[in-house]
Amino acid sequence: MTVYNIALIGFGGVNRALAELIATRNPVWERELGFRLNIVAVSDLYLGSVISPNGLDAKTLIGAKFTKGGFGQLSGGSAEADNETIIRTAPADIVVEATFTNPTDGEPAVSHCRWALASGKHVVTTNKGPVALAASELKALAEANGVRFEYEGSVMSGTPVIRMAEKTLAGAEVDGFEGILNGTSNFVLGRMESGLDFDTAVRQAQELGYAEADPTADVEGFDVRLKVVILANELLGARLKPDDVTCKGISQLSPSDIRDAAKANSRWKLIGSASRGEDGRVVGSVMPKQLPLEHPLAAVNGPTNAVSFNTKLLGSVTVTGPGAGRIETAYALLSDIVAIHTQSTSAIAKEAA
Ligand SMILES: NC(=O)C1=CN([C@@H]2O[C@H](COP(=O)(O)OP(=O)(O)OC[C@H]3O[C@@H](n4cnc5c(N)ncnc54)[C@H](O)[C@@H]3O)[C@@H](O)[C@H]2O)C=CC1
Ligand SMILES: N[C@@H](CC=O)C(=O)O
Repeated sequence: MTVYNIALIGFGGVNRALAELIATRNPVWERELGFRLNIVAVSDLYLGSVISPNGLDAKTLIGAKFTKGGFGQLSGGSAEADNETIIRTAPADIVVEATFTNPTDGEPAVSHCRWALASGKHVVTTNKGPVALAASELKALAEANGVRFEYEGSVMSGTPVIRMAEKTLAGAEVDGFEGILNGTSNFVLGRMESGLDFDTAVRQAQELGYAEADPTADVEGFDVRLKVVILANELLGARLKPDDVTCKGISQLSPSDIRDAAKANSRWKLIGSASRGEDGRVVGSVMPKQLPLEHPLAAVNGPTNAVSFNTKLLGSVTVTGPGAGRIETAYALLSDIVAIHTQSTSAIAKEAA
């Protein structure tokens, strides 16, 4: 049975949820997946950092009410988050990057990923910054160091989208997509339809763990823009940067816009899309659209997301599922680790044959 030592960078909603899963699910994973996870280091800007080569007790990590610098009280702990030292020196096989998404330059998460890959550690991340802004560099670095850079949770949290489209739609000739790619804004629009005001709805999305550290990214469309870049580059072979994608969010929609849409048997949805034109160029956009109720995306409610891939051979293929949420996103990290495990066990089997 394989044990993967992991280092958690960022200990907010998502990585804490991963620690919760580790505390309760390791026996199931041992039985069903053939591995268990052992947390050997954690670093968080607010809490500080801790390294324990034999492993930290996940239950203690999630149970304790740490205050600022609180990891300093643990054996092997410090009140400072020295990410570079932790990432480079902790005896981890996998670095789990779940700090905040910086939509401008992806930092400091891009550096976290670079340090990990350069020191021969796999990276799994839910952070959209490094994927949208530095995926090709980080993939090359991973390959050069014989490790993997995996990021399923960067689009639609735990709902399998990137790997699903890459692997199971291979050959179907995807030439575009459109979807609801942000849980917070979809939740907010739904709450406004029920009569709640915008600010209260955003606060609720924050409390439920859907929103970004700065929810402006959710409501102004910047988060969806990163996801459009990720999907377009990954699935359409584009080389888009966020500035190439036109972007308008939902903050300008008033309660009366929402009411008028309902009277017209329609709903506002924030739609991210990209498509390849006749000239081969891929064009992406993010904008609120008023969809008739019979449109497949109009029925997608709350933090649920959905994306329809346009394919030449199958027509439209739609995937729907959670778009945000702590446990849902932690599951995406697990699915990345499963992908790493599957590849490494099949490489070992090939060598042995
Ligand atoms: N919550 C969700 O539903 C989803 C989140 N994501 C992404 O996953 C990542 C984590 O999300 P959450 O856990 O919800 O965010 P969060 O805001 O709850 O947690 C982020 C943690 O990172 C820490 N942090 C910030 N800067 C740091 C630094 N330089 N070094 C060390 N720690 C640092 C913060 O102190 C905080 O504890 C974000 O990039 C987010 O965009 C992706 C999909 C869904
Ligand atoms: N804030 C994001 C989280 C997932 O990427 C969202 O609401 O979709």
